[in-house]
Amino acid sequence: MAAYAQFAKMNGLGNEIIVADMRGRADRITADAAIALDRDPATKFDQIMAIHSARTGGTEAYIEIINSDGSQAQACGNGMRCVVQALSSETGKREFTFETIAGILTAQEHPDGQISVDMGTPRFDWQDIPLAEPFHDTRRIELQIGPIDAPVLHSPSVANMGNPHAIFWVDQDVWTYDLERFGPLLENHPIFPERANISIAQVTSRNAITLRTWERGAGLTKACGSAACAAGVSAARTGRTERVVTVTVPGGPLLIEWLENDHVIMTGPAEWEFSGSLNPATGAWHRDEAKSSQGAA
Ligand SMILES: N[C@H](CCC[C@H](N)C(=O)O)C(=O)O
Repeated sequence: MAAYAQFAKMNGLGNEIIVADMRGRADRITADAAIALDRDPATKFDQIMAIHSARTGGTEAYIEIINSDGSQAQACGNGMRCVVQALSSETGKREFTFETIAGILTAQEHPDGQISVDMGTPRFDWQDIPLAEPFHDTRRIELQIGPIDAPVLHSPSVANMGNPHAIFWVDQDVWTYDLERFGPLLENHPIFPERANISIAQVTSRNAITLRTWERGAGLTKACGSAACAAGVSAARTGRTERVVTVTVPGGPLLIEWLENDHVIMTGPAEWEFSGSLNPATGAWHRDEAKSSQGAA
């Protein structure tokens, strides 16, 4: 039987994250374990960030990102902030370089506890999203949902932040849209061969966006960092905003900065909830009582 691994249940603006310490071991967290952990209300999560031993010199760790349906994700901005907070409280370090399936990324914790993650550079070519058919202008692609002559959502911008995103621009309050109903249809639309994270965005000023996201492989979440980045760059490239924006997701605000060197920096908080141990093969788990009560005190 696999030995138990330490984990921390955390969140990044309400994005439910499990940070699991898989360093020094060869096994992985299975899809079955992920599904079992998600089914338990105490450990229900949006992503697991599995910290594995570094595979590449100059990196702190290899991070595997697992959605709550057991699928893998290439990027998770909120989860990366949780990883930074967990490792900085363990080691006292403030600057980190990580490797993920999508490549190398850096992150840092600031003195006020806020954490910035360099989410890399966005990609906009239709092949890179990826889309199933050519669109030369991905600022606005042909895709709509609702009645054919009066679509509820239409003409999204698409972007890849490591993972695929579609951003539907709306004029009304984002809460008036039934994202729970449209999200799964759009996530699995044939135009997205690798599925997509689906967001609705209202631009409220040259520096502010309100955003709700239906996440690929996870469903409705309180926050999606990579979607906030995708919305920020898409708003700037369509002339809706400047390159520095506050993106307010249901869990709160994230600062998104699209630098001149094309990198997207996302800054926000991370929060520890409780710690425990989990079985990476089955998802069986128990709380670490000593640490939980210390944390609560
Ligand atoms: N919550 C994450 C995104 C998870 C991405 C995942 N749903 C996918 O692309 O499959 C974030 O903060 O960036």
